[in-house]
Amino acid sequence: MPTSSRSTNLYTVEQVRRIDQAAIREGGLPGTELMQRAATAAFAALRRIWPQARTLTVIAGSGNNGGDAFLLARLAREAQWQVQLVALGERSGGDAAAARDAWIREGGRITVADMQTRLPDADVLVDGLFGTGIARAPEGVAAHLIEAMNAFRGGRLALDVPSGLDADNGTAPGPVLRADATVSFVGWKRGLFTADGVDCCGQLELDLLGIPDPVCAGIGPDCELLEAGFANVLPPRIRNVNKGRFGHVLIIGGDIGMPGSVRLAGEAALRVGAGLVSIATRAQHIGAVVGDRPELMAMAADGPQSTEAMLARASVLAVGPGLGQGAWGHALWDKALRAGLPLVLDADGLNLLARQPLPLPATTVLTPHPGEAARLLGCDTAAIQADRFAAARALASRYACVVVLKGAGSLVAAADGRIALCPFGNPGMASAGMGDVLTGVVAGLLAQGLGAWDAACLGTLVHARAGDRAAGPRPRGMIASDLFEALRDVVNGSPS
Ligand SMILES: NC(=O)C1=CN([C@@H]2O[C@H](COP(=O)(O)OP(=O)(O)OC[C@H]3O[C@@H](n4cnc5c(N)ncnc54)[C@H](O)[C@@H]3O)[C@@H](O)[C@H]2O)[C@@H](O)CC1
Ligand SMILES: Nc1ncnc2c1ncn2[C@@H]1O[C@H](COP(=O)(O)OP(=O)(O)O)[C@@H](O)[C@H]1O
Ligand SMILES: [K+]
Repeated sequence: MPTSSRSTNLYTVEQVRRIDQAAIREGGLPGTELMQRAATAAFAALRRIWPQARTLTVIAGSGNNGGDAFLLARLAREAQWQVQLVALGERSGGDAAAARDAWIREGGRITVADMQTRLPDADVLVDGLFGTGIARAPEGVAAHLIEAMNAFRGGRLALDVPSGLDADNGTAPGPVLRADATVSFVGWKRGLFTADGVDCCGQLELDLLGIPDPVCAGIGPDCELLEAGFANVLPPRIRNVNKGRFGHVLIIGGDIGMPGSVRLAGEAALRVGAGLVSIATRAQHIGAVVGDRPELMAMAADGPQSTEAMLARASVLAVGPGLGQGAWGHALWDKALRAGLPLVLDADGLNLLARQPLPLPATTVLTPHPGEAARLLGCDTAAIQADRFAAARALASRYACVVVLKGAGSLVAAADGRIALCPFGNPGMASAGMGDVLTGVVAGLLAQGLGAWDAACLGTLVHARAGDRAAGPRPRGMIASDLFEALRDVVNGSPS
C-alpha cells in the first residue's frame, strides 16, 4: 500500500462526521471554530486560484455548508470585496445560525432565493448550498439555484462538495454543480474521486482544518488513493538475471474475428517487463498476432493436448480477451481455471464465470467494467454505478479474490474489504482495447512476482498513468496501442 497519510485517505461521509465530532469533543475545537477555519481556508484558496477577483456571489444553504459560506462572505467583505449573498430559506440551523446572524449584524444583506432568482454577476461564485448533508435530489428552488450556478459566467468554487453530489458514492441523483475548484474540509470524501464526482469538482484542494492526527485515530479511512509512488513495489532489477526470472504469461483468447485483443494484452505484458509472453488463440490468428510483434509467441489452441502443453510452460494466465462464450472459449476457460496458476480474468472470462461460478485459484485478479460486474453480481449496471465501492467489495468477497472495478476512478478491492482508488486516467481511455491492455499489464506484473493485491494496484496505476501520458492534451482519438511506449516509461518510474 502507499504510505498512509491523511492526504491519501478517503473517507465516507459518516467517518468525516465522526472526525468532526471527535475534534469538537476531544480536540477542543468548537464547531464554530472549525467553520471559521473552513471559511478561511476556502477564501485563501479562492484568492490563490483567482488572484484578480474582487467581486463575489455567495450561495448559502440552510446547513453548515451555508455556515461556511456566510463566514467566507464576511472575510471577503472585510477584505473590501464586493459581496452579494443569496440564501436558500429564511433560516439556518446549528452553527450556521450564528454565522448568518454575524453576517446580518454587520450589515450584510441576504436575498432569499425563489424560482425567479437570477444570480448577480461577479468574478467568482461560491457554492455553499449543500455539502455532506444533502439528503435527497435537489428540487424546486434548490435545483433552480444549482442550474443558475452552472450558468454563471465567472469562476465557480465549491465549499467541501459540489452541491448536488452524493459525497459517498460520487453519484448525482439530480442537478449538480460543475465547479472549477473544490476545497474540501477535514478529509477527502471518497465520492469526489469516482463516477460523476470526477467531472464535478474541478481542481481539488484539501484542508484538514488543523485537526490533529490522533483525533482521527481509529476512524477509517474507508479507502486509499493510489499514489504515483506506489510504483516502488516493483523491485529494481539486478544485472545478473535472465528472462526466466520474470515469468511466462500465457494469454488465452482471440476467438474468430478477435485477434486484436490478445495481441494488445500480450504486448502490454511485455511492455511492463514480463520475461516471456505466449498467446493461445485460433490457428488462423497466429500470423496477425506475431506479424508486427515478433517478440510474442503464438500457438493454436485447437485441442486438449495443445492446451495442456501450453499451460505446463506458463507461470501466469490471462484469460478472456476476445475469448467468446462458445464451446471453444468455454473449453479453454475451464482448463485454465483448473490449472491453479495465478490468473487474470477479464471480458468473456468474466462472463463465463457469471454463468458458471467455478472456484478460482488463490492468486486471482478479476478486471470487470461495470457491465461485467453487473453480470457477476446479478444486477444491472446502474446498480453497480450507484455504489461502486460496495460493488467492488461485494465482488471481491463473493469470488474471494482481488477485483479491479474499471471506469473513471477505478477501484481495487480485496476480499478482506480493503479498497484503493486510482485517481488517474482520462476519457480518451474510453476506447476499444484499453481493457485488454490492463489485463496484460496486471498479468505481466504477477509474472514478475507481485501478489494479487500489489499487481492489481500497481497495474491499475501504471495503466492509468500511461493513458494520461499518452493522451497529453489530446485524449480524443487515443488508441490502446498508444499506451505501449508510455507503459514502459511509467513502469520504469520516469517522471511525466
Ligand atoms: N463542525 C462541522 O460539522 C463542520 C461542518 N462543515 C461544513 O458543514 C457541512 C455539513 O453540514 P450539514 O450537515 O449541516 O449539511 P449541509 O449544509 O450539507 O446540508 C444540510 C442542510 O440542507 C438541507 N437539505 C439536505 N438535502 C436537501 C435537499 N435535497 N433539498 C433541500 N434541502 C436539503 C437539510 O435539511 C439541512 O438543512 C460540510 O459539508 C462542511 O461544509 C465545516 O464547516 C467544517 C466543520
Ligand atoms: N473516462 C475514463 N476515465 C478513466 N479511465 C477510463 C475511462 N474510460 C475508460 N477508462 C479505462 O480504460 C479501460 C477500459 O476497459 P474496458 O471497458 O474493458 O475496455 P475494452 O473492453 O475496450 O478493452 C479501463 O481500465 C478503464 O478504467
Ligand atoms: K457546496
